[in-house]
Amino acid sequence: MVNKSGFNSKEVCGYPLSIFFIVVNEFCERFSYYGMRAVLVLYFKYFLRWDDDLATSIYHTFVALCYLTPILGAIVADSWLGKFKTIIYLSIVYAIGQVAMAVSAIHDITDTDRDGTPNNMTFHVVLSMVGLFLIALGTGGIKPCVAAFGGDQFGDHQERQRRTFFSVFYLCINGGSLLSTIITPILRAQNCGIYSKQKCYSLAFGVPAALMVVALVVFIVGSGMYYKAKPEGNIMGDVCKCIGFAISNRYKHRSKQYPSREHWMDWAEDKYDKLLIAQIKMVLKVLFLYIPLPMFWTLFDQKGSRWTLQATTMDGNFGAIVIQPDQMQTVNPILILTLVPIMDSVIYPLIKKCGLNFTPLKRMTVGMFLAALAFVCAAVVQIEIDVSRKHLTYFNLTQFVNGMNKPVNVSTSEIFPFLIIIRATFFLQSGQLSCAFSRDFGFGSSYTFFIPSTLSLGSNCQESITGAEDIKPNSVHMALQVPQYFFITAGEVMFSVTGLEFSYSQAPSNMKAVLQAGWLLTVAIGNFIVLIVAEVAKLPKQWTEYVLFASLLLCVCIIFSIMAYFYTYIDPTEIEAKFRRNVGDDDDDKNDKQRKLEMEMMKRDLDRSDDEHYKGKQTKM
Ligand SMILES: C[C@H](N)C(=O)N[C@@H](CCCCN)C(=O)O
Repeated sequence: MVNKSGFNSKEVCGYPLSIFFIVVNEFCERFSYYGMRAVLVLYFKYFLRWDDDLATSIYHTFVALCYLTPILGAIVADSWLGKFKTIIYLSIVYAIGQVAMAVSAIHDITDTDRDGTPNNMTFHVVLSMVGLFLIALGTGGIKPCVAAFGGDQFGDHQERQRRTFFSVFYLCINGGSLLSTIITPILRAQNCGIYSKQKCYSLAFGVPAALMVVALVVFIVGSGMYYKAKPEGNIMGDVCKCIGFAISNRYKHRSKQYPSREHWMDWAEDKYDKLLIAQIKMVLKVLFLYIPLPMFWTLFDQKGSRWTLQATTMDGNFGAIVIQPDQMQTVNPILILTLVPIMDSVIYPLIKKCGLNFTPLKRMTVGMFLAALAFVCAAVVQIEIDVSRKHLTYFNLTQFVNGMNKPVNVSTSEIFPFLIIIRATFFLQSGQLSCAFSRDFGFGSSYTFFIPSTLSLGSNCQESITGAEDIKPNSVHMALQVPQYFFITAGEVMFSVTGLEFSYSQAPSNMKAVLQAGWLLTVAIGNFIVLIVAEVAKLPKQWTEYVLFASLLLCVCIIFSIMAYFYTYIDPTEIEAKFRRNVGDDDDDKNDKQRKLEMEMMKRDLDRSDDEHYKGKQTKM
C-alpha cells in the first residue's frame, strides 16, 4: 500500500502492518505506567513512611508532571527530532526511571542493622524522586507522539481503519492498565529480601520496568516498517509568536485614532497569514472551553490516592479471594472495557432514536455530573468507615492481664503495618529477664493479652501468650467502593473519550497536536488543584473533603454547561478549504473587492460562530 506521502507499507486485512508494533508498544507502556502508579501511594506510605497527606500530595504532583511534559514531547517531535526518534529517546529515559524506582524499593541496600527497615531513608527518597521525574518526562513526552505516529501510518483512503485503530488503541490502554493493576499489587504483597523479608515493592516496580524495556524493543523491531513523517516545524512556537504579535500590535494601536478590529487576533494580520490567524481563533475558542475541565481530573485522579488509602481501612475479603486496596483500581479499566462498547452500540444510539441530540459537550457535562456523584458515594462510604472505627485506636486499647506474681514491664517495637494487617512485637521484662512475642492485628482491631503465671521470662514466649479480640478489625467491605468506581468510570467514558474526539474534530489540521497537548494540560492542572484544595481547606474529616470536591465539580459543571450552550461546532477542514480557495482565487486575479468581502464574511463566521454557514453541521452545545 502506498500512503499519501508515497510511502510503501505492508498491509494485513487493509491495515498497515506497522500499527501492530505501535499497539503492542502502547499496551506494554500503559502496563508499565499504571502498574507502577497503582502501588505508588502505598509505597510512599508504608515504605518511605510518609503520612497520608504527603503521600497524596507527591502522588498528584507526579501525575501532574506526567501531563505537563506532553507539551515538551510535542515541541521536540514537531520541530526537531520527529515522532519516531522522540519516542525512542524518551522511552529510554522512561525505562531508566522505572529501574531507578525498582532499585529505590530494595530495603536491603541500606538496611545495615538488618532489622528489616531501611537505615538511610534519604537514599530511597532521593532515588525514587529521580526515578519519578524521569518517568514523568518519558511517559508524558511520548504521549502525544505515539497515538499521532499511529495515525500517520494510514493513507487518506483508510479513514475507517484509522478510526478503528484509535478505538483499539484506547482498549489497549485499558487492557494494559487492567492487567497491571491486578498484577503489581499481588507482587507488592509478596515477601522478599536478602537479610529480612519485607513487602516486595521492588518487584512491583521491577516488572513495570521490564515491560517498558519490552515496549521499547517492540517499537524498535517495527522500525523498518514505519512511515516516519519529517518534523513540520514548531507550530506551537508559531502560534505563540502570532498571539504575542497580535497583543503587542493591539497595544501599540490602542489610541482611539485607529479603527477597532472585529477580533483582537485580527491585529496579527499586519504580519501573519490570514489562514494561520483563523486557525488560531479556532484553537482559542476550544481552549477557552477547556478552562473548567481540570476540575473533572481533580476528582478523577484521586482514585489512585485518596480512594486507595480509603480502601486500606476496609475489608477486602471477598470469600474465595482477598482484594488488596490498590487492586480496587482495576474496577476502572474493567468498567471501561465494558462501558465503552455498551455506550457506543446501545446507549448513544438509543438516545438518538429518542430524538435527543446528545452532543459531545452535553456528554461531557453529564460526565462531570457523574464524577461529582461518585464523590458523594465516596463520602457516604467514608462516613460508614468512620462510624465503624469510631472507638478504635488500636494500640491504646490493647491491654495486658498479668497472671504472674511479679510486675512485668511491657514495651513494644515500632508497629509495622502491612496494609490491612498490622504486626507489633511486644517485649516483656522483669528484672534482668525478658522475652518477646509478635502478633498480627487486623486493621482497627484491639486485643487483651494474658500473661500466664507459668511464663518463664528469658525463653521464647511467642507460644505462651494468649489473646482475646476485644474489637473486631475493619468491617466495612471494599465492595462498597464499587458504586463510586462505577460513577467515576461512566463519567470518564462520557467526559474523557468524548473530549478526546471533540478536541480532535474541532482542531485545525496542523494544530491537532497543539489541542491534544492543551487537553492533556487540563489533566495536569486538575492534579495541581488536588494539592491546592487539600492544602487550603485542611478539613479534619475525610468525608467533608469528598463533599467539598463534589460541590466544586458541581459548580464547575454548571458553569461549563452555560459555556457549552454558547459554543457552536465548526468544521475546521471546510473553513481552511475556503481560506485556501480564496488564495487560489487571488492567483486567478479575482475581483479584489469580492475577495475581501468573502474573507470578511468567513472571519465573521468564525468570530460569531454563525450557524448556517457550515451546512447544518453545527449545533449548539
Ligand atoms: C486507564 C484509564 N481508564 C484510561 O483510559 N486512561 C487514559 C486517559 C487518561 C486521562 C487522564 N488520567 C490514558 O491514556 O491512560
